[in-house]
Amino acid sequence: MEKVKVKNPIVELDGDEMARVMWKMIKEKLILPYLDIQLVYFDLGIKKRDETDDQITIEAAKAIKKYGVGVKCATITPDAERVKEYNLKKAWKSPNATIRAYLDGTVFRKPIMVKNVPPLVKRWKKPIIIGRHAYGDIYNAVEAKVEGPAEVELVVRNKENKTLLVHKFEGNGVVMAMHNLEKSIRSFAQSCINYAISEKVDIWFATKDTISKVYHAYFKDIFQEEVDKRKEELEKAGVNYRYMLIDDAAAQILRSEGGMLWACMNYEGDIMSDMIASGFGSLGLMTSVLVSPDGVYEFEAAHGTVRRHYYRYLKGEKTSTNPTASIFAWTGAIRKRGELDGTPEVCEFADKLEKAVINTIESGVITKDLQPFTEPPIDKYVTLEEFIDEVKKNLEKLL
Ligand SMILES: NC(=O)C1=CN([C@@H]2O[C@H](COP(=O)(O)OP(=O)(O)OC[C@H]3O[C@@H](n4cnc5c(N)ncnc54)[C@H](OP(=O)(O)O)[C@@H]3O)[C@@H](O)[C@H]2O)C=CC1
Ligand SMILES: O=C(O)CCC(=O)C(=O)O
Ligand SMILES: [Mn+2]
Repeated sequence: MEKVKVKNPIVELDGDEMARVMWKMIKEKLILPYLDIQLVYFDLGIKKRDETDDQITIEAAKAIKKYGVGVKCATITPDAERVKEYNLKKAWKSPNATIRAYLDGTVFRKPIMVKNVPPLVKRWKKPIIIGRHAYGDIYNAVEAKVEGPAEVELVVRNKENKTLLVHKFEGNGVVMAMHNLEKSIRSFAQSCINYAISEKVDIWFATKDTISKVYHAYFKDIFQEEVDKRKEELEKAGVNYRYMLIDDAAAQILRSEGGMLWACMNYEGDIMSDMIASGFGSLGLMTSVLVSPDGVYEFEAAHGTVRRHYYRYLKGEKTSTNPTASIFAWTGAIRKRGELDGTPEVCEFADKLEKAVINTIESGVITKDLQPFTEPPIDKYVTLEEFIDEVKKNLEKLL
């Protein structure tokens, strides 16, 4: 079979643990045998980041900006425990935070729905898409332990020269300062509006502006201004905009039928995307794409490195990890590359690979995470490798 030629390169960011094991299998079995593609490869595995003092992450972000399309495997963000485990020089920053801060933009996360895994929340009929602001907040915060007694102030040096008292500490404590940018929040709102108009879904946006009367209210006001600017277009597309408090939104979403874009600030989006993914069946069924304001795209799975499975894999166990979201990261990147290059045959390959995955699950060949939720019930599940081999068989039927 002749390979499909991909005109321009895709930037590939390798990762860690079980996600890395899946990544290699996907690439070797489902991508490289069928595509003639140049991959600009960066190893973002924790050892390489440590070796390069994390410079490789910056280089990878620059390459995504240069080539326009990237695909990323999940990576470890080290904490104190990981520093010991991998004997690291330090607890490096999250590579996701670094890349997202560099590219800016919005992360859209959409669950993959399959017929034989109905959502755990019975009322959910349509996908709930998370639009997660990708810049700032706790991901680019400055924080410190405070040895008391101490006085902590926030100083703003500009025309006004403001000094705000954070707290007078009598004993020990902790402090954090976060920031965000008007430009980035505006482009987040604009990306969400563009997405909602193109997909004809309502927009829900929620913060806690009753408590955070400046920070959260800033997001609320800017979002509203951007919505007001596009009022006619939104009306024409039949897209409604709803603003709510975040706790209200969390409760309402469970009682809804789905089918909306839920725009979230960075931290809320991180949490809610995993909850929504699980509610639709599994973290292994949640896609994720970063859309930057300059038209640059980074595709990934929403889940992490699946650490618990990796330790079992290291002991020689054949795990039943779900590679669907990682496969869809590849297909998302391949389809986008085809769209940007004007090569429909490349997009067609991506469509067929996605179809092969859905056909595999709907034919009853599933990984363990889906098994408790299948309807009609399926009592058997396969290993990661068996699942990928079945996808390959189904893909070959479609090619
Ligand atoms: N985008 C990224 O790069 C991200 C990286 N991380 C990093 O990942 C590492 C591990 O984080 P962790 O908290 O374990 O989060 P994970 O999302 O990796 O996994 C949490 C649990 O969810 C289930 N799960 C997740 N993905 C799958 C899948 N594809 N198939 C089957 N089950 C799945 C597993 O549950 P069970 O064990 O019950 O089977 C798993 O143990 C951390 O070091 C963290 O820094 C975390 C999030 C995102
Ligand atoms: O970068 C990280 O450490 C976590 C990222 C994450 O959880 C996510 O992208 O949802
Ligand atoms: Mn997360």
